[in-house]
Amino acid sequence: MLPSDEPHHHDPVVVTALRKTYSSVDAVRDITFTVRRGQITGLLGPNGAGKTTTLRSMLGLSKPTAGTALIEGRPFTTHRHPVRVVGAVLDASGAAPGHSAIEHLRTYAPLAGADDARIQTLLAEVDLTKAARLRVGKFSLGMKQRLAIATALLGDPKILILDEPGNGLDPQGMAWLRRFLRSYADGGGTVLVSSHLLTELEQVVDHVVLIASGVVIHEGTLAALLDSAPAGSAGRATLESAFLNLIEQTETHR
Ligand SMILES: Nc1ncnc2c1ncn2[C@@H]1O[C@H](COP(=O)(O)OP(=O)(O)OP(=O)(O)O)[C@@H](O)[C@H]1O
Repeated sequence: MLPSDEPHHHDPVVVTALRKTYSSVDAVRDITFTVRRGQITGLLGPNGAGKTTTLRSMLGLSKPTAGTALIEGRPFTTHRHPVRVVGAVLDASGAAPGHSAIEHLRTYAPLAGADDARIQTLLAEVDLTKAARLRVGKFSLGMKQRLAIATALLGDPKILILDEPGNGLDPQGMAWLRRFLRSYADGGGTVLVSSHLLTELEQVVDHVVLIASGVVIHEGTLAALLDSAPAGSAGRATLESAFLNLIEQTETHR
């Protein structure tokens, strides 16, 4: 690990030994990772690995059985204005189908302290200016995803947490999402994005947290991971080949 890659107490998100048990089933067993400021971190792993459970615990939507999740130094729910600290999208289909995009944003704006000018800026940022008065029921999945992101950004948070934002997006939607996340991070924002779509995320993440069966099997920069992994069939390591290789190693050492 490079010195600059070591966790610091002032990192925006620090998750330590998180565990969540439902009756007798461990949804997550032992999750520890750090999200760095100004970077895009991918929380990556197969279906059922524990990504959603981890994010819900971090946001106070689910009470962890053990462990802690600190956002800017304290539990998310203890912040005075949580929506100004973190913008989160766990489910992009939350908007009422009868509302237009602008009506939807106006419903949530007071909570976030956003005015109409902020709504217009956000609509432009997520490419929905032209669709602002269209009913959400007529939106494509990509448009719903972009509206959900705009809603999360109403309070101008510096941390963005997205659960599987690539789900159901076409290549164009995916390219838009990557550009958007990169520009948010370049502006000093911090992104945590979960996904099981390793190939789609490989092009945009700086830092990776790989989870499988409720435990972190690797954390580090994407560059270091690809450097250390054996070359795949494409002649070079990919995030997917590195992940499969790590899973194999974890299983043989179990
Ligand atoms: N409320 C619950 N009650 C019982 N088991 C649960 C509950 N929520 C999640 N689990 C289990 O915990 C494990 C982790 O689920 P989780 O949804 O966090 O995974 P995930 O990585 O987000 O997967 P996916 O990509 O499918 O969304 C799964 O085996 C799941 O069945």
